[in-house]
Amino acid sequence: MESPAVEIVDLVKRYGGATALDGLTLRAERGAVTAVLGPNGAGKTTTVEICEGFRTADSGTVKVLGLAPQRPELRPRVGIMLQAGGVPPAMRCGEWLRLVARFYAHPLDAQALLTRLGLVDHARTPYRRLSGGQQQRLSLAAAVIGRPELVFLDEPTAGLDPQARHACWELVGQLRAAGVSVVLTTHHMDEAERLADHVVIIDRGRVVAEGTPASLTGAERQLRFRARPGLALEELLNALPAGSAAKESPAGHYIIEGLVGPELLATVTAWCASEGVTADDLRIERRTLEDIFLELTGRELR
Ligand SMILES: Nc1ncnc2c1ncn2[C@@H]1O[C@H](COP(=O)(O)OP(=O)(O)OP(=O)(O)O)[C@@H](O)[C@H]1O
Repeated sequence: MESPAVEIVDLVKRYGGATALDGLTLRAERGAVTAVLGPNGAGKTTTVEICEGFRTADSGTVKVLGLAPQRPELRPRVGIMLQAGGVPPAMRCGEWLRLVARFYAHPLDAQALLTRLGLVDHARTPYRRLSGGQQQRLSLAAAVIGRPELVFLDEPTAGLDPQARHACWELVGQLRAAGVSVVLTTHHMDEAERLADHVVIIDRGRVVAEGTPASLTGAERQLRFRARPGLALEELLNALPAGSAAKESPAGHYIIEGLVGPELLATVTAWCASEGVTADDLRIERRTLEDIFLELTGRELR
């Protein structure tokens, strides 16, 4: 049987006295996009860098395409998007990509990739003169030019403008359609919802939830609206069917959970009328991945 793209079991990593990974177990299937989410400091980069062979774990096992991460046979089979750096500052963008392509037996066409990532007009620009977002797109191009079987993308769209973000999403979609396995980290829940087949939420070095975006958000719906902050929700709660919940988060944004149907809607709008407010942007929707993420990982800053 074919091994998973990535298989991590009981991974522990300590930096001095601090535990960054605390028994993390994770599996990324072949041909799928796996998104690893987590608050700052949760251990995402540490996990990805151990898989890439850049860091070593204290205990636990990691297999990448069935092999230990340091195995040299993995180099041509795995694409890694490095954070800015690693490119000689004076090297021109196109020149660099063509140089990287030479390390692979059947690379993609560098010019076509530059065009796809909106870098073709910068092909002759020295690396140091590229903007941060352009440098990042070049890293993405370098990660995929060798037609890898598996690509690691650590926050691929951080700091990209909306156009570049969409170009990146399209590229990930094309990789997936071509059967490439993708493991990415992100802070953008919409990105994970849109791209990922499998989402893994980690917190304090452990997996706290995983599944498809739909299985994580569930079928439950909620009613949301905006109104003046500080409305007295107790009265509304008394009028709602048992098992309903109502909260204001953040100020002026109201969320009602429970059996969302005509009766609940009528109760909420009647209560708004009694409070003398209009419910702005009233809508019924499923809980988002962001709701689940905040529920699981809390609201305090790390
Ligand atoms: N080289 C290092 N030396 C010491 N501590 C480190 C080192 N690298 C990471 N850490 C610590 O390990 C923990 C996990 O860090 P990591 O970079 O893996 O988190 P992350 O989930 O990628 O965070 P972010 O979302 O902020 O990028 C953090 O507490 C961090 O401070």
